Amino acid sequence: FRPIDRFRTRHLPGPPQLWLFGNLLQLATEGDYAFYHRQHKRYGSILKIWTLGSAVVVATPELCRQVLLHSAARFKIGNLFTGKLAEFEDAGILFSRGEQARTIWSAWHPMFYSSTLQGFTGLMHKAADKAMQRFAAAASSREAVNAHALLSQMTLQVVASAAFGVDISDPDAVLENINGKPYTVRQMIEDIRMAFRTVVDPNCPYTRLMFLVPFGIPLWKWLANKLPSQTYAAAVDVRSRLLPYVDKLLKGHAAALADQYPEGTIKAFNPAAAGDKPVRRGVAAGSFIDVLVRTKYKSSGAKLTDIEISNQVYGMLLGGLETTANGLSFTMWCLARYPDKAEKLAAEIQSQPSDPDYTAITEGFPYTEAVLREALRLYPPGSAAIREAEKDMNLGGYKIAKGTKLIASIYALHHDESVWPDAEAFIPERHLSKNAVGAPTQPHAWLGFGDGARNCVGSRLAMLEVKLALVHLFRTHSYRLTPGQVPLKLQTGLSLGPAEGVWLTVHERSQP
Ligand code: HEM
Repeated sequence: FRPIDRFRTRHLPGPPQLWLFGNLLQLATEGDYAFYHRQHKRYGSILKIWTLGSAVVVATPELCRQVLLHSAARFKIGNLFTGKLAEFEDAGILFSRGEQARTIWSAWHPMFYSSTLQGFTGLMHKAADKAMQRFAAAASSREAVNAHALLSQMTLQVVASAAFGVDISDPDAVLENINGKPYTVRQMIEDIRMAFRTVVDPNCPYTRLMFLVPFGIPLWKWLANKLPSQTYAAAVDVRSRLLPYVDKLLKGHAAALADQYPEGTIKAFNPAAAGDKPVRRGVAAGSFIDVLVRTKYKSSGAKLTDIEISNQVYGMLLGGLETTANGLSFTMWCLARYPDKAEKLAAEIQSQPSDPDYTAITEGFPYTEAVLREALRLYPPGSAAIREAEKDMNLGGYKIAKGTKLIASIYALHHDESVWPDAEAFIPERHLSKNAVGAPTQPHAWLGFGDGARNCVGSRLAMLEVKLALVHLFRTHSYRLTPGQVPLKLQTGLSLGPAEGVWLTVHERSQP
């Protein structure tokens, strides 16, 4: 199967591949992050594996950079969906290329300009404060709480209010009725998480068949739809609730426009930008959709299609919720596990005013930022970054042919003892100075948000939100892990996350 693929990478070292399954079974049982890490220890910095076809995996700062800077395209991972759902999955930012990617980026980027983020800071304070109230309630009741669940409510609240102007701060609020049943915020969080996991699910037998025997894809799709596996049924099920909600957001936006503006004129919702001029920079609450509906292809002047727009709305909810909640939950786990570091963090936070503005957060709090970077080093929610070689290249002394799938194993790089001394230890100080104990031995060793043209578009929003959340959470309270969570059990999908949440007891800090 795929003999050309296998032939192309025949000269690279790598683990044995089963005839029919390649390394797919190991990847499915071990998780890609752990599998790549183990193989790198054995075969070195560059190796081949066989999963979605043949792929080359690298894990040194230099090779990762070469891979990520070399190409602006990811290889497309197929899916089992048919009809409108297939069209919908193909319209996402993640796997778009060429002009489609550039056009979609032009709609995403204004969300993350400094001027826009500055405008979001108030929303983030509000969401973090709400999260803090929930943690404080747990302190009073002395019950353990799942930080991952509480923080997911916060990250969804931030992205929904920032991008769409929708208030979903109450997890039990009913968003709409689907088939006569109330659809709540809590359920939507679960659905988004499941949607993330089921983009490509190696546990689904049809997905495995799709990768193993790609020329049979029409048959696998047909079978998956006629005799759905449990995971494929779940993938379709969550989308059957999420997509109508996305539609509702779009319709709500169109109705609001019709209400506020005379026919044919579209202006941003940003009240600060009121006036006759169209807004060019900066997006205020509720206006990601405005930017989307105004975005055009440069070459043809065509607008984004309805499906492209609706996928970006859905992508914003997915991107904004899952990776950030995972990153913040990992940080809480690390701080609860290493109380001396949590005390240092709290001291920094208490030394600053309680309501820091955008500039104070982004430019200040160096120890808080170091804590985040260290948590994202140990547990990177984006544990691998994928690309496709755009032309023939030389990688680590090997010739790599155009079209080869390339994987930068961020997790393996972040855990490499030759790059990060005492790699398994949580040492935030190593990010503060080049000469600090544990500082990386090579430049570009931290890849928490990827690199190159396809790095994380939301990284600045994520850093702002997560830093600000810690400022709220650690000023007045401290956190302890409940027993049985060391080591932390991990779960992979499109993003690395805690498998069973992060359970904490919450304690009021005695005032200094
Ligand atoms: C702590 C939080 C986050 C982490 C650790 C993270 C990590 C990553 C990583 C590693 C990548 C792949 C980069 C590459 O291939 O070089 C990525 C891509 C992406 N992220 Fe994030 N991310 C986070 C938060 C966010 C947020 C808040 C959003 C949006 C609101 C977002 C939206 C995206 C999008 C759309 C892409 C694909 C970009 C493209 O293909 O051009 N992420 N992220």
